[in-house]
Amino acid sequence: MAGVNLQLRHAYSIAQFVPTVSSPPPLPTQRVRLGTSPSRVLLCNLRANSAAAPILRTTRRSVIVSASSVSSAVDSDSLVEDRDDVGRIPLLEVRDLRAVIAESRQEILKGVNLVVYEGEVHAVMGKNGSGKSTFSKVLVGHPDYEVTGGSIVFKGQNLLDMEPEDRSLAGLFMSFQSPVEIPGVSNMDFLNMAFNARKRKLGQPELDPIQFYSHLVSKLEVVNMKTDFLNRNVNEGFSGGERKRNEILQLAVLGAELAILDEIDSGLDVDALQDVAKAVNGLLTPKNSVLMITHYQRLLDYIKPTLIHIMENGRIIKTGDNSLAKLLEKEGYKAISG
Ligand SMILES: Nc1ncnc2c1ncn2[C@@H]1O[C@H](COP(=O)(O)OP(=O)(O)OP(=O)(O)O)[C@@H](O)[C@H]1O
Repeated sequence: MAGVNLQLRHAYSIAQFVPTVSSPPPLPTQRVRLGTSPSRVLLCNLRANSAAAPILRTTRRSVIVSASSVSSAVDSDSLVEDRDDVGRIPLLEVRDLRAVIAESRQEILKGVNLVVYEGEVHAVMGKNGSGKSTFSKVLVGHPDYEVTGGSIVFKGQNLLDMEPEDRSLAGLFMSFQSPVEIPGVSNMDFLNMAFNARKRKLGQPELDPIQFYSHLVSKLEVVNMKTDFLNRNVNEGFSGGERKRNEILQLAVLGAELAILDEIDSGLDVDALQDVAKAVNGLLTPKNSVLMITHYQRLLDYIKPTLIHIMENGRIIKTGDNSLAKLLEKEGYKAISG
C-alpha cells in the first residue's frame, strides 16, 4: 500500500491535516506537534475513510426464511412512538433524512427516521449496501454526502447547521469501520490535544500532560491496552483488532453523549470483542447513548440494545427488540424484507 502522508489542506473545514496517499512517503521519524485544532485532526478520519482507506465489502448473504416468524418486528414509526417517552428529551432526532453522494448525486438515504433518547443503545443492522455507514457518516458531516431533505436534531441543536468539527465538540463521536493511520502523531499527543479541545469547548479546565497521563492510564485499563500503544503513532502498524480497541480508547478518553460505532466488532477475536463490549458498557450512563452498526448478534449479546433497526435501501424498515437480531441470525433478511 502506498504510504499515507500528512499534508496541510484548506479545502475542507473539517481537517487541516488530511491524510492523502502520496508517492514515496517520507515517514516521519520523530514525534510532531500539530499546530492546528486537534478536533480537526480527529476528524481527518472523515476524509481518510473515503479517500485513503480501502473498504472491502465481500459478504453478501442469501437466506430463505418464513416471513411469519417476524413476531418482534414492527414498523419502526409505531414502535418508536409507542415507547414510554413522556417527559424525555431526545438526544438525537432524525426525521425523513435524505442524502445523496455529493459527486454523483446518487440518492443513498431515502427518508431515515430514528429517535434516540439519553441512556439508550440502538443497533442498526441491514444487508450490505443498505446505507448504514452512509447514515452514520451523514450524521457526523462527511463531505462525500449532501443532505437533500429532512432534519437531524442533536441535543436540541440543528446538526445540519454545524460543521463536522463542531458536531464532534458537541459530543458526537464516531468510530469508523476502517480507522486510519496518522504517521508522525503519537497516540498520546493526539488524545491529549483532542481531549483538551473538548474541555475548552465545554469551558472546563484543560489537563497538563502529567494530569492527562493519569487520566489516560485509567482508560487504558478499561480497554485492556498496554501503555506501549501510547507512544506509537496513531494506528500505525496496529492490527485490525488493535485499531478497534484504539477507537474505543479514544471514546473512553474523550467521552461523548452519542457514540456511533460502525462495525466495531469486525475483525475482533473473542477476547477483544469482550474487552471492547465491556469498555462500551462501562461508558454507558443514563445520559450517554450508543448507536452501533453491526452485522452480528454476537455483539448484541454483550452490549444489550434498547432497539434494533433494520435498514434497507436507504430507509429503516423495521424496528424491534433483541429478538429481531436473533431472528436475523437464524433466518436472514428474507424474514424481514420478504
Ligand atoms: N462515496 C461513495 N461513492 C460511491 N458510492 C457510495 C459512496 N458511499 C456509499 N456508496 C454506495 O451507497 C450504498 C450504501 O453504502 P453503505 O456503505 O452506506 O452501506 P452499508 O449498509 O454500510 O454496507 P456494508 O454492510 O457493506 O458496510 C452502497 O451501494 C455504496 O456503494
